[in-house]
Amino acid sequence: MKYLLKYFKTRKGILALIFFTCLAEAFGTLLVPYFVAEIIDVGIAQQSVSTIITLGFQMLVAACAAALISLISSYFSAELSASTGRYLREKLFNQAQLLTLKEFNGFGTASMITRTTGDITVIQQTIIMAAQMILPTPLIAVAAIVMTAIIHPSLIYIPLTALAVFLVVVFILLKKSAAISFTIQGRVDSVNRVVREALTGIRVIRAFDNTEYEKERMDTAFSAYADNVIRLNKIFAYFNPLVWMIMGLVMVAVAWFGGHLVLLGKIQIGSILAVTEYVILMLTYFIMTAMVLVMLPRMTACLRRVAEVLDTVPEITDEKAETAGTTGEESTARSVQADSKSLTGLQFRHVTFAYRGAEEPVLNDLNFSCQPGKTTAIIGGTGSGKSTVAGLMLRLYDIQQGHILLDGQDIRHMTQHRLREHMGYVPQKSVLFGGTIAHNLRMGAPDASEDDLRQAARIAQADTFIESLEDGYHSHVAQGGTNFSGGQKQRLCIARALVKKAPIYIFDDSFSALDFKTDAALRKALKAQMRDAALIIIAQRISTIMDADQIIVLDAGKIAGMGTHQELMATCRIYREIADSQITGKEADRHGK
Ligand SMILES: Nc1ncnc2c1ncn2[C@@H]1O[C@H](COP(=O)(O)OP(=O)(O)OP(=O)(O)O)[C@@H](O)[C@H]1O
Repeated sequence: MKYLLKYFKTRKGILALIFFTCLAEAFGTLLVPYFVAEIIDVGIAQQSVSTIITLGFQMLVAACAAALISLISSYFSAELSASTGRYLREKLFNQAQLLTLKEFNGFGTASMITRTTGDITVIQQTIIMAAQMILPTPLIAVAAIVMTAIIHPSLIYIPLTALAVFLVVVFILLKKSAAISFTIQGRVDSVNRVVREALTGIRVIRAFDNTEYEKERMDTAFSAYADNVIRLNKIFAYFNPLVWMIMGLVMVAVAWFGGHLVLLGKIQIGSILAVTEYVILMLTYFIMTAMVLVMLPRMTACLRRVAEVLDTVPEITDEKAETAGTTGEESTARSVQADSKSLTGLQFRHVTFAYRGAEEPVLNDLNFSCQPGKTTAIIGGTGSGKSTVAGLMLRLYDIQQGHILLDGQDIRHMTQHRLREHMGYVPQKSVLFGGTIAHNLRMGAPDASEDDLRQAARIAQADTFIESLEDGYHSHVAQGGTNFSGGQKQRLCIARALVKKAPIYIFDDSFSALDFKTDAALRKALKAQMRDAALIIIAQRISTIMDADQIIVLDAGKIAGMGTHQELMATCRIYREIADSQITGKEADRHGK
């Protein structure tokens, strides 16, 4: 709720406008029964056509004015609701960018999508309905009771009693429905998660002929959601008949007591009609209010889910980097910085890192540097920690011991933006976005020219296939890049990183889907064109890295060897084993000499 109130504080003007238009609308609406009573009691009673016409005209003006004001009020409410949605969505999106991968995964992608879309839609709908239906209700109620009292004070008990009975009914219904409303949003998450998994994994599901199992999983999620909604609707099935019964009883009461007062000559017959209309109008607004109140527990649940994300303090923040200056850690960092002034590129100094919750560090005391103009390769078995090293270079996680230095400065002491500005990154899993090829390539450099795109594509060996497409660089890319092959996607991701023109490039197993010839041509072009950049190539294939200036062999998170291919073939048993398992002994020997 605090985020909503915080935003509303900045929109006091529109809130005031909504309140005053509601007030005017309520006043205009209540004038109609007043004129009806006047027409009957004065115009018809005195058989004066001109009075009827005058009062009729005034009634028409009041009704039209109320309708117009209602329109204006709806506009303001819609504006407030839409801008609140935009505000919360922007906040959620920005927060998603700040959260560490662990924090993000803690919520889950499906839940983050539901929170950003469905949950905020519920909040928006509730705001718009609350502004239009809850806000005028107290005004209408007070005005209806006052107008009834003006007609005859003894009639006031009718709206008051109706109101009391109605409130008791609503209170009971809300109490019963609140718990169910809270669980419904959780069920929406489950539905989203199951549907998302089933749709994104449709190829695998079909290939494994797992459709029946998936159907059952979906059925379970859908049924759980449907059961809750049905339970909620069952509760509200009692609501309508009860309200109609209260309305019926109100009319009987007005006719009964009003009739007596008419017979006693205390009020006129038109007044009975006016009181009936006041009470019905008041109850109609209360029905609408109740409908919105039903949505309130659901909106509260949605707000709580949004706040859960917004309240999460990201583990890695720039502020933290700045304030770390007061700790002993910083003085060490500063001295490291001073020592390394002459060094450029990226350096790992005694880096030890464990994923949160893991018992053992995944990387242990790593020491190496990646220098500009040189290619550093990292090789090792699966799970040896290669991708983790890439993640640390990008500061996706913070290390527990040691220092990672960029141009001599600890990366925790610079903003994430500045650090990542230095990096061109190709992830292990190719990720493309819906749009065009050009749009994807420009992701890290929005102002890149067509020539820049062509040059990057040439280095990435992607130019031939892009140019063979009918629309070339403006060809459509489906969401996730599903209209391209694995190798094409990898080359587009490589070209995207190259367009950015960064001083450091990290290729995380990015050549694995390329054939040997393309792999070799790409590396040759990279070396020739990116002379000044520090290239970091993570790979499983020895042929991809054997030409590197420096190869780091990782084994269970430790450096098992470091040097050129020739040096490692001579000195590093693990490297030799990898090489032997991949290339024939003869070939390895040839390279080893
Ligand atoms: N987010 C994570 N949370 C916890 N443990 C993780 C996480 N990511 C990786 N690990 C663990 O860290 C170890 C190193 O993983 P990493 O992905 O760095 O290895 P890798 O050498 O790149 O493997 P591969 O060649 O198979 O991609 C593995 O044991 C893995 O289970």
